[in-house]
Amino acid sequence: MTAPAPTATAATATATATTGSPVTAGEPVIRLDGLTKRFGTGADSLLAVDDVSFEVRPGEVVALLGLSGSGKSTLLSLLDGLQAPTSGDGTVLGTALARADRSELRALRRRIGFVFQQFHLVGRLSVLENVCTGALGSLRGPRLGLLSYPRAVRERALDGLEQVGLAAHAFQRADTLSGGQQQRVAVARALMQEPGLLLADEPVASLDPESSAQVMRLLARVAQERELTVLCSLHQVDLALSWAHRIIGLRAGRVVMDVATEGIDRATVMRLYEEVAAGSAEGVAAAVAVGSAVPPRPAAAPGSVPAPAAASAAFTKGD
Ligand SMILES: Nc1ncnc2c1ncn2[C@@H]1O[C@H](COP(=O)(O)OP(=O)(O)OP(=O)(O)O)[C@@H](O)[C@H]1O
Repeated sequence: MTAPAPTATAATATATATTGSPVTAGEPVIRLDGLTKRFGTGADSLLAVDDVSFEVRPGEVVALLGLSGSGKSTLLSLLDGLQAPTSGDGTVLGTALARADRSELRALRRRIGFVFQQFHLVGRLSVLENVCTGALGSLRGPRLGLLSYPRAVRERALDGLEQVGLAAHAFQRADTLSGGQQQRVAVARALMQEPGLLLADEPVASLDPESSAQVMRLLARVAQERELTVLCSLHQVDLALSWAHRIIGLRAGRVVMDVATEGIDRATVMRLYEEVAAGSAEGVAAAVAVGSAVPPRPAAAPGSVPAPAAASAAFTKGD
């Protein structure tokens, strides 16, 4: 199932940021303008994210592709306010990354759900309590034990587990679940934040193909149901083609591909991974450039599911 195009409702929704500017109707959720991150200084420094500019609109589901070391994780951590850009700027959910102070960045992180490759569940805690921890940002003081969470939070966490198909495992220790199940719990935990943006850093890298398809199908479904904007780094081109609206390809920290998935073929995307002779970034971009502009997607009619042929194959298996 390919995630349907962002809906008119999502595109016109108005959310108010707890800090920073309000996110107004139709505003991009992410707007990057020459965002750059350099590690180190002098001759040994490394340009991990190099002059990246793009926008992501409400409800868009975007896959971030690129070779290992191309800067995907660094870009995601910049968007989450975990690292400061070296130069350039970006606005995420109305917060300007380069100008925000620490409390504004903390507030931004509370509004961004983040799903990691390694799940980061607390293995000895129950599945339900792990999901409840997703609400910690909105609660005062530490919590110890499931019953220390307000009833409303516990109920919402159980609903979340229902959504990811794991309510029957609510009281099991988290470390007794399979990897795929643990990642679905991690998604439920991220959704407890009621995020305005979901970032995922290679969420299926350590899963088998079937579990990977389940997790990606889940992300596509919650994105659709909640009209949630998703930016997810991946190494699996087929999964990206199957569920994302759009692919952004990085090479040596630069955006060298920005295409809508509809109508694009696998071979074109695979050019992102071809050997490119060492040379200028422009040379790299030229080698993989494919219609760099992403055409505006038409708003999907409610309930409509545009489904490129590639979409169904990866998601035919049941839970
Ligand atoms: N904290 C850091 N200090 C120095 N260099 C770093 C740091 N974090 C990342 N890098 C470097 O920045 C470059 C981009 O790394 P990054 O992890 O963002 O790539 P990636 O595309 O996510 O790779 P992968 O697909 O393997 O996860 C790499 O050369 C990496 O070694």
